[in-house]
Amino acid sequence: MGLYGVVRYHLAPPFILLAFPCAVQVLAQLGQGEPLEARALLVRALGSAFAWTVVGAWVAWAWLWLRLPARTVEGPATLFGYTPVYQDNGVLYYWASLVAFFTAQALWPGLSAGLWAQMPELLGALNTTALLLCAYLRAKAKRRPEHPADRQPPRPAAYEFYCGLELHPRLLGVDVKQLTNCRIGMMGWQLLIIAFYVASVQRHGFSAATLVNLLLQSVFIAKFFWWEAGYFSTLDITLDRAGYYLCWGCLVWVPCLYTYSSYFLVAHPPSLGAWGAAGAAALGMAGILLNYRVDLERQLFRAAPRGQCSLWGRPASFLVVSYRDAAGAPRQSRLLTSGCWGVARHLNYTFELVGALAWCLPGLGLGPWPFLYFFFLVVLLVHRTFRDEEKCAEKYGAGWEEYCKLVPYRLVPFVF
Ligand SMILES: NC(=O)C1=CN([C@@H]2O[C@H](COP(=O)(O)OP(=O)(O)OC[C@H]3O[C@@H](n4cnc5c(N)ncnc54)[C@H](OP(=O)(O)O)[C@@H]3O)[C@@H](O)[C@H]2O)C=CC1
Ligand SMILES: CC(C)CCC[C@@H](C)[C@H]1CC[C@H]2C3=CC=C4C[C@@H](O)CC[C@]4(C)[C@H]3CC[C@]12C
Repeated sequence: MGLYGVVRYHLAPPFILLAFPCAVQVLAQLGQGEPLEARALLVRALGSAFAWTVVGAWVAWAWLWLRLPARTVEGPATLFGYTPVYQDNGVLYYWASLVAFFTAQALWPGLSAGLWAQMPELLGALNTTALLLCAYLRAKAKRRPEHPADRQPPRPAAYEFYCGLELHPRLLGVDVKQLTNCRIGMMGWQLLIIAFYVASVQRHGFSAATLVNLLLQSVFIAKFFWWEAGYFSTLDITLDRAGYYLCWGCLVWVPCLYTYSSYFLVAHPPSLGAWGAAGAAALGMAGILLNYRVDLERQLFRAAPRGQCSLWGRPASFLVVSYRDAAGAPRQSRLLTSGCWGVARHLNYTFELVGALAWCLPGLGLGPWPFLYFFFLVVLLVHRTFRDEEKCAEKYGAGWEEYCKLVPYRLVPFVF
């Protein structure tokens, strides 16, 4: 095993497992403009009665919505022959959660300010919940794997804990990834930024920049629920396993880092004026809609019989590529070479970054903190580009190489 292997399997996972939960507590404390004090950090990380009540109610609400009778939708079949089934009530769940939140806010006017003030406690409670869930998922995968054909080669324990072992585990009758990623993480992001907006208006009064910060993210999140079925074909679901990276990430990292620009603006009101806010809104809407457009083109293309669909007013062009499933049987797939997927291989990531930068812009002039999410996303998406391409090269071999020749740029045409 070379140096890369030692870092990847032995050094990076324990570091991330220890450093990220600490980073979350530090960020929450700093975002409130509070000095860092070891004892306070530790005590607040244990949670509070309020924080545990919120987390308990939130998890129960999300779980309940996945247990309600609803239309179902199938995800892509795995190479080991399993087709996951998901509840297709994301849009209804999104609106119902908003109504429930605003009702709770009307009944308890201090709710939003309380959520902001107790964010370190909330993250502490989420952290404990997420770590327990990851430990349970690992133990379950070792003792009672749901799909024995999906066995992973044994790796160091911290690496297994970090990456997860099972692709589609279920818990209490629901799909774990749909619960943690879509229903708790994404909706938690939405509700927290609304709470932070309300807390900010209660403190400083109305600001166009703060409103733009909220609205852009809300459009992005609402779009996610509109497209939830499409999410089931992404890397998170088809490649990444249910472990710390995804489950802890969606239960703790998303509520902390993805909401951070809004969280930060509560203690540090923005100085961006109305015209600046309007510019950020226009840039952000363009980024979000174009990101959606790229994802939609692939979804329409993959759903069309034999890839026969029209893109940009012309019949889509594509490559027919071959691969083998887990049983070694030959299969075929198609890679789009026209529309957005003919411009760059990951144009959806590029537009995602534009949208994210735009909603961080209201924090301009307040230092790097409001841009933390954007910086993280650059690293995540560049790394993800390489991970995805490694997966595709392995899966399609020469077919992928041919596609890369036809579409030579990854994120930005003529640059990268
Ligand atoms: N805010 C955030 O934290 C993040 C947001 N995202 C967003 O999530 C969405 C999904 O992203 P993600 O799952 O990473 O990846 P993509 O949606 O880009 O999907 C990549 C997969 O698409 C297939 N594919 C690749 N090239 C083509 C082609 N030319 N034609 C047809 N299919 C192709 C391959 O899968 P196959 O095996 O099926 O061929 C490949 O593995 C995007 O909008 C992205 O911006 C993603 C990551 C983080
Ligand atoms: C080091 C780790 C703790 C990092 C954890 C990262 C995860 C929380 C995120 C990794 C990929 C992210 C997502 C992928 C695709 C998405 C679709 C988009 O439309 C909405 C956002 C998201 C669901 C996003 C959510 C966070 C990740 C799972």
